[in-house]
Amino acid sequence: MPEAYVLVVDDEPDIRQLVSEILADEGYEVAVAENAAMARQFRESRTPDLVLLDIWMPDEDGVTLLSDWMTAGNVSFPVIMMSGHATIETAVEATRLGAYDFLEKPLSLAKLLLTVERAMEHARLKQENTRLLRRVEPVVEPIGRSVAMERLREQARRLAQHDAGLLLVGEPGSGKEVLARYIHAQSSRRNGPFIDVGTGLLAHGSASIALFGKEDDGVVSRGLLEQAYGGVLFLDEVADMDDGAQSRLLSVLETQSFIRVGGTRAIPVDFRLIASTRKPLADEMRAGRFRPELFYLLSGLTLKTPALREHSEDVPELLNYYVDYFVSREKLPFRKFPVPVQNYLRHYAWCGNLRELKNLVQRLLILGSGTEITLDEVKAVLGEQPAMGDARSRVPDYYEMPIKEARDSFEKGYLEYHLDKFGGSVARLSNAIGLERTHLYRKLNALGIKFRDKKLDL
Ligand SMILES: Nc1ncnc2c1ncn2[C@@H]1O[C@H](COP(=O)(O)OP(=O)(O)OP(=O)(O)O)[C@@H](O)[C@H]1O
Repeated sequence: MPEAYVLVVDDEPDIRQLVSEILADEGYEVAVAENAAMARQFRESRTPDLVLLDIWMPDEDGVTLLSDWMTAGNVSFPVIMMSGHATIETAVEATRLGAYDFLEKPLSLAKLLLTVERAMEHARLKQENTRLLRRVEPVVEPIGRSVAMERLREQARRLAQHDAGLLLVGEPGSGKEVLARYIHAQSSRRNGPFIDVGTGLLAHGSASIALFGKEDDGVVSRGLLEQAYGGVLFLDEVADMDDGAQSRLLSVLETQSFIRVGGTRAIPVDFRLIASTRKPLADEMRAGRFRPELFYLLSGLTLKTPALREHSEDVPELLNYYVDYFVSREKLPFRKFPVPVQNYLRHYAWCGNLRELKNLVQRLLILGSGTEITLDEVKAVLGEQPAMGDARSRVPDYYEMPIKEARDSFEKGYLEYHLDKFGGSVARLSNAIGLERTHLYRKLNALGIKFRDKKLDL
C-alpha cells in the first residue's frame, strides 16, 4: 500500500517540525504548510489523506480554511484541528463544519498518533462503504480501470454532448446497452426516457402498434416512438432488421415523423437514436442486406465496445464487483477468487464477454461451497472451454453426443443465453429468435428452462 500522505498546517515552525518528524517516523509521508494560502496550494496539487490544521494563524485562521474546503465540497480526507487557546465554541464550530476531531496544544504525542490513526481508519471505512454501495447498484457506468475502458468512458462522455445518431459496435455481451444508458445519463436528454427497442420487434409486422401506437375512434394509444419523446431510442442489433423494418425506420428518420396505426396525422418525433450491432454494418450493406441510406444515417458517429479479452486487466475488478453484486442483491454466500484463479481467468477467451463473466460468478456462488473458489471448480463450470490460444481447435462438448441429446444441449444453451440477454422475457426472446411464442413456451418447458413473462414486455 502507498504511504498515507499527511498535510500539517501550522504557523509555528517548532510544531511543524515536531509533528512532521513524528509522523514520518511512523511511516507517513508528510508535507508542511505555514499558512492557509500554502495549504490551499498543496491541496490543489495533491489531495492529502489527512490534514492537521492549526486554528490560530496570522493571515487566515484554520476554521475559515476548513469552511471554504467544506463549502467547495469533495473533501474526501479527515481534518484534525489543533489549538492552544481555542474556546469551546470554536471547537464546536469546527466539528459542526465537519472536522474529524480536535487536539489541544501543547500536543500530547501519544494522543496525536492515536487520533491520526483513528481518523485514517474512519476514512478508510467510509471509502469502503461508498465502494460497496456503488457496487450493489445495477451497472450504471461501464466498469473497469484499464486504458481501454477509461478511453471508452471518455469518448462516451464526449459523444453524449451531441445529439446526432450513434452506432455502438461490439461483440455480444461486451456492454453496448450499458454504454448506451451511460451516454443517455450524461447527455442533456438525461431527464427524458430511455426506450429500448429490440429489433426483433421491428421485424415483426404485428408489432407496428407497439412501435407507432394506435388511433381507434378517437382513442389514442402511444407507441414506443412517442414514448421516447425528449429522450433516447435504443435499437438493439440493427443488423438483424429485415427489409420491411429497415424501410419503416428509414422513413421515420427521414421525415422525423410517423403516422399511428389507424391514424392520418403525422406525429413528430424527438429522440436521439442510439443503435447497436455485433456485425460490421458496412459488410452487411455490401452484401445487400442493409440499406445504404440507413447505413449512412446510422454510422456517422460510431463507438466500439472492446471485447473483454482486449481489456483482461479488468477481470479481477469485475470478478470482485460481481461477487459483491450477487452477495448483496441475491443474498448468495460470499466466496473469494484467489489470485491464481483470477490470473487463470485473465487469460480465458471470454467469448460471451461481460455477460459470460457475470454468469460464471453467479453459478460459482450458487453451486460451490467454501470461501475460496478453486481452479478446478472454475474449469468445471466453464466446461473446460479453451483458453485464448486454442479457441478454434476445440469443438463443443455436444459434438460427442447422439444427435437428439446434442440438439437439446445446443438448444438449451442457446435459449438460456438469449433469455438472459432479454432479462428472462419470453416475449422479447420470441421476437428476437423468430420462434412463435406458444411453440417457444413448449420448448422452454420441455428443456426445463425457467422463464418469466410480462404482458407487453417489448
Ligand atoms: N463495464 C461493465 N462492467 C460490468 N458489467 C457490465 C459492463 N458492461 C456490461 N455489463 C453487464 O454485462 C451484461 C451484458 O451487457 P449489455 O447487455 O450491455 O451487453 P451488449 O453488448 O448490449 O449485449 P448484446 O449485444 O448481447 O445485447 C449485462 O448484465 C451488463 O450489466
